[in-house]
Formats: sequence, structure tokens, C-alpha cells
Amino acid sequence: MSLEMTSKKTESVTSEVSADASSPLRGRRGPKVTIQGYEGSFHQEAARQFFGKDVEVIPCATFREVVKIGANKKESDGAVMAIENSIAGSILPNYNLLQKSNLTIVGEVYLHIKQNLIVNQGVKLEDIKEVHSHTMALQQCYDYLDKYKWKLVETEDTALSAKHIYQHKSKHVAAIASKLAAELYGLNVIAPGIQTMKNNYTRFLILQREQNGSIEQANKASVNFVTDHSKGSLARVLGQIADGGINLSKLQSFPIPGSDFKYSFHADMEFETIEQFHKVIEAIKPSTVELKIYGVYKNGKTV
Ligand SMILES: O=C(O)C(=O)C[C@]1(C(=O)O)C=C[C@@H](O)C=C1
Repeated sequence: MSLEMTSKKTESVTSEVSADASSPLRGRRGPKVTIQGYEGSFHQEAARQFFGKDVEVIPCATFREVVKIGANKKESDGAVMAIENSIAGSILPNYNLLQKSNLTIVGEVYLHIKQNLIVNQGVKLEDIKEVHSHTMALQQCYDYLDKYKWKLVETEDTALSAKHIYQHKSKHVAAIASKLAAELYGLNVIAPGIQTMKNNYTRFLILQREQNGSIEQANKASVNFVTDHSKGSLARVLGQIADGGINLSKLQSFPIPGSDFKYSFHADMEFETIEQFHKVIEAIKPSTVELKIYGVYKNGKTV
């Protein structure tokens, strides 16, 4: 199998889609948020799930653009950014983007992802020579794709790949995308549900410039910390988190650039009360040399 990048092209398709009564931005016509991808992408679905159908999305070609425009007050009210998938794993560069941005995590969405092999009407399995999709979508389908000798081509997003085969009337190219994307372009789902496992979820972070609304319902937080790198320093921090009765739902390490492989840690923590979280933060402070809270929010659910 070969992987190749297509040239990046940016289209400005803004989909206007209405706000959930519980949305922190209710009362407005709907928030305007950046997403990675275009009409019919999974990011659009995640944005609608969190903000309601009045959300207005600003499609971006790259995650860097998502964060850059998402942080710009004049252009948007925030961003929706995928951070990990249950089959393909963490999207590591996005943690880096998060670290460099001043955006706050105000929520999360776990979206059930069903990937489909999509072709133009009349195209058969044996006609396919290439399969185009977002790298994370391709990775979610490797078990299926490994059965064929197709050339795999990475693109900006799943829906755009579907649009591309429709526009080019491709006879030898298939796309991996959602059923919604197939419907949008009148394409045929030749193989449904081709992801390696049925239980396939992508976790999306909802990012805004500041905490919007109350944090009364918050039961999760994301933090980044650096220890003094002395023996047992990470174990000390982890012990204090456990002693505080907090569930560490994720721990991810990153080399600190230019530090000869010293690491910083991203931790997602689940708690019952915000006081419990603040107490643990105070307890771990002396064992860290840097500590940044990315956001305190209500956890999402895999439904
Ligand atoms: O291409 C899309 O539809 C996207 O929204 C991107 C993305 C990702 O970045 O992980 C979102 C969810 C799926 O896991 C596959 C791709």
C-alpha cells in the first residue's frame, strides 16, 4: 500500500446549519466555529452535536488553520478539533497546537464513526485502483484495505474526497466517508461499515477563547505539566492525583523540543466536584515546574 498527500486546496464552503437551548451561546443566531474539513465531514457532525443545528461552520483545510482562525475574535467564536480516535489513536500534532494556542477546552464530543467505501454510480469493486480519504479515516480501515492492492491517498477530509470523486466522475477512485457525504453527492456506498471495529469513536475538543457559561456541571479537566525530572517525580504527581480520588482518564507524554528528550505530560482527569480538582492541583503544584490547565468542562459520552 502506498500513501501520498494530495495538494492542499482551500474552499470556502460555509454551511449554515440552528442552537440547542442548553448551548452556552443561546440567544444568538448560532455560534460560528472553525472545523477541519467541509460540508458532510465528521467535524461538522461533531459541531452540530455540541452547539445544535444553528451552528455556522468555517471549514478549514488544516488543523493549524482550525486553531489559528478559531482563536481570532474577529473571525470566529471558537473551534472544534479532533484529538483522538479509538482505533487510530491520538492525533499527536493537535496536542501541540493546543499547547501553543490560548484556547480553552469548554467541552468534548465523542462521535460514533462509521466509515464507508464510496464510489460513483456503476463503479464496481474490481474497478477501484485508488482510495482517497483523511489519514485518520484510512487508519481506521486498514484491516479492510489490507485485503486489496489499492493505492491509498491522504486528503484533507472524508467529505471532500467524496466530492472529488463526484466532480471528476472517477471510475477508478473510491472515497472513504460518511453515509451523509455519499448522499450529498448522490454516490453509492459499495461497502458499508469498513472500519476495523464497530466500536469506533472520535473524540473532539470544543475550544473557545474563554470559558463560556458556568462550570457548575464540570466533571473533567485537561492539564499539561512538566516535572523536575528527578527520580520518581512523575510517580509522585500520579500518586497525589490518585490520593485525591481523581480518575486519570488519559496520560500522554511529549518530548519538550530542544530538551534532549525530557517530557511534558498531558493529563485528562475526571472528578466529582470542582473543589476536589482544585485541591489536587494545589497538591501537585510543588512537584511540577510547569502546570497549565487547558479547561474544565462536562465530560462527553460515547453513545
Ligand atoms: O475527514 C473528516 O470527516 C474529519 O472530520 C476528520 C476526522 C479526523 O480528523 O479524525 C474526523 C473524524 C474521523 O475520525 C476521521 C477524520
